[in-house]
Amino acid sequence: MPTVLTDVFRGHPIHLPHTHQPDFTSLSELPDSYTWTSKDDPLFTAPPSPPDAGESIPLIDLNHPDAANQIGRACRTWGAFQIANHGVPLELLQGIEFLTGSLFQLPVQRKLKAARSDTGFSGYGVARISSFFNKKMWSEGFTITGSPLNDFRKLWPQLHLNYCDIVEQYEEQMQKLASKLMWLSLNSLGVTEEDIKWATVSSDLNWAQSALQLNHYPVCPEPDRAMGLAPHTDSTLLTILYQNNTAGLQVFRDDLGWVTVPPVPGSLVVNVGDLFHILSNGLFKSVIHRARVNQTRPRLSVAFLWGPRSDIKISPVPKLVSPDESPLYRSVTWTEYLRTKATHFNKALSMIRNHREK
Ligand SMILES: C=C1C[C@]23C[C@H]1CC[C@H]2[C@@]12CCC[C@@](C)(C(=O)O1)[C@H]2[C@@H]3C(=O)O
Ligand SMILES: O=C(O)CCC(=O)C(=O)O
Ligand SMILES: [Fe+2]
Repeated sequence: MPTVLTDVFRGHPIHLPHTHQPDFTSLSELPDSYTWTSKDDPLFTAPPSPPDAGESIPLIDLNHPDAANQIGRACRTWGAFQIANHGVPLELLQGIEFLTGSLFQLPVQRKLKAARSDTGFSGYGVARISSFFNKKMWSEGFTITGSPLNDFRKLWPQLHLNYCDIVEQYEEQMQKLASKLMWLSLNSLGVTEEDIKWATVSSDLNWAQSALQLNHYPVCPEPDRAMGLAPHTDSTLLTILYQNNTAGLQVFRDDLGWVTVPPVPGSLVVNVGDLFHILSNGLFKSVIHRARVNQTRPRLSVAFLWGPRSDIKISPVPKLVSPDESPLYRSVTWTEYLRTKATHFNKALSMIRNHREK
């Protein structure tokens, strides 16, 4: 039996106290434990890209005949892009935003009934990467994998079935979209179905699995000194992110610094994750991103984290490795990678890198 995401962290307990969250709504000043400086995160004070530079990740129309090349270029230069005309019904985006809003509006005691356990994957809590930072993040999250029925019943004794239905429909749409995006970007590199046996388009997506991460960034009295979600790359093939109409997501580019990804109503943000970076032998960048917070408007986001089933080994596509070199990375399953990341965080990629003998 392949491992499922639910079991990934069974042998890797992390204790993240959820019970000492501040009452976000009543604070007028930022407590020291939430005040970030460059000592807490070396990129904290990296220069923001000048707003007038006007450069951000591209917005790509999926109906455009050249969409595949545009996506390929965005994966190489940014590791992220936004998409319009993606085919996901607007009502479904509104539905998942409504669900996320109502979840985080519940009283804290109710949310804690579905708290993520130390060895668990799903449930309510602070971001997993919190353990790698000294300061706390100004956010709360809820992770879903598999059926949310048990958790949702605790949160909403009456309405849980409606909400389960929304999650199911949302995941179904995201699955289809993610696989389409993966193939568009691979095709732009000349990689076709014959090159990746486990991931054929015609297979029923049985080779993939996913999680949903709901995020809430409450209004913050001193947003410039706080951090919503610290810089990280996603441990996925691709992540599809829905953000409400409050800005906060930023992506990092060595040459530009932090670049804000403006919310475009109805569009979705796509991030290249570490596994896609590995699969593309380093050609696609897994993008470093973070979320900042806001003084007047609460922010919500929903990340669809997408990867291969746990028995599938990901390694660089041979076609993308030049004949006189070894592949940049050795092969890993998603489970192995998530566990490496849970222990080594941003060193995880370098730990599976092949060292060139020469
Ligand atoms: C499938 C995944 C991917 C995880 C771990 C696990 C479940 C939750 C995901 C996130 C979501 C929030 C940011 C992140 C960095 C975090 O702390 O939890 C993500 C992490 C990763 O992409 O590494
Ligand atoms: O809230 C955001 O915009 C980013 C969320 C994110 O990066 C994640 O959930 O992995
Ligand atoms: Fe992320």
